[in-house]
Amino acid sequence: MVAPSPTSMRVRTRKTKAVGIPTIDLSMERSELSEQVVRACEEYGFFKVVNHNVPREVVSRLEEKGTEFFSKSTSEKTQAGPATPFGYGCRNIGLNGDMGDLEYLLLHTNPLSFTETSKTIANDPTKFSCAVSDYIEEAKELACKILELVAEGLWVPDKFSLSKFIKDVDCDSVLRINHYPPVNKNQDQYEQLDQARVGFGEHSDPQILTIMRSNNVGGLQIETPDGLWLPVSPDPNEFFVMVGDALQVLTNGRFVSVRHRALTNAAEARMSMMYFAAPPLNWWISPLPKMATPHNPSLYKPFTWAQYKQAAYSLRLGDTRLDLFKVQQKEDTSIVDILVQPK
Ligand SMILES: C=C1C[C@]23C[C@@]1(O)CC[C@H]2[C@@]12CC[C@H](O)[C@@](C)(C(=O)O1)[C@H]2[C@@H]3C(=O)O
Ligand SMILES: O=C(O)CCC(=O)C(=O)O
Ligand SMILES: [Fe+2]
Repeated sequence: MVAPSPTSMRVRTRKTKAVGIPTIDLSMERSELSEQVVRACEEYGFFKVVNHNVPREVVSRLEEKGTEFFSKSTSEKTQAGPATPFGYGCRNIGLNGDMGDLEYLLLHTNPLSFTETSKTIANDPTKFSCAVSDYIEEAKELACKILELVAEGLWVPDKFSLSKFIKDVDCDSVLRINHYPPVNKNQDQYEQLDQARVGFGEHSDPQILTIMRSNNVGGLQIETPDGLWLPVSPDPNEFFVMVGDALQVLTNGRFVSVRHRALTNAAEARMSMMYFAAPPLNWWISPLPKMATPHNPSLYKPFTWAQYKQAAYSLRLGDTRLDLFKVQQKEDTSIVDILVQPK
């Protein structure tokens, strides 16, 4: 059971907007499809995909394993923790004091790593790691397909210029299973005041792309370009795609990583699974050659994924980490710069 969080972790829920999330049918004709994917990445940095061809059985097997784990006793679950960052975590998110009303499992997608972690998680570690492995393979394939469509839609000469970042055997992708216990409305005075508990505070994902799926319980919200929070209706049969910070850089700011959060205002438990697609630690991230030109110079200083991760892990969840890597623009010149200019 997850104890309720302090009052500072609650947010008003009224300022939301009822517009549609882009839904993209992956079975449609390829050139129209790649255009739609690019448009959704530009407009929201977020979309839903249907006709994705991920076998239902692969998803339900991991969901089963997640349910099995989270229904264990606290003392059993804590044997798989604390999450530093991998393993079982409860309420603590990251290492800098962020908290949420959730518990989770965080796994590296390297088979040696998740096979080892599985030993502390499951009674049958082989079955657990097999479910994890099959899910990772499908999520990775879906992420590659989307990145190849993005490259085509952007008219980048090499169709694989983005997907190659997440295909390498040494890639640093991670898998997360979040579990948000239900809130008893009658006992929660804040619910009646039109406020909700924050399950997972607002942030953008640092990686290239996130492939997300949840059970039929809502809670996820995305921030629209005009700054409103848009609730996302859950759809257990489909996947949601989020642009991460690294893809914002690779497209030189043409795509913007989507800020999102999860609220626990439901009567039922929400369980979500996220595959965060990332490159190997020593790979450099900077705009694709086509995205940065003399007329449209790079907005970001080049960095390795390891450098970006280090920055992310040294900051709070809601911080805009990309600011640290922005190239100073002329109009950004501070008053200090002006005063110290030689005459
Ligand atoms: C507070 C933090 C948790 C996080 C690492 C960080 O310092 C900032 C980024 C957070 C985030 C958000 C997306 C993913 O859930 C995550 C695994 C990631 O890569 O970056 C988490 C990190 C985490 O929970 O360890
Ligand atoms: O659980 C969710 O719905 C969202 C969680 C999330 O954004 C994350 O784990 O990065
Ligand atoms: Fe996220």
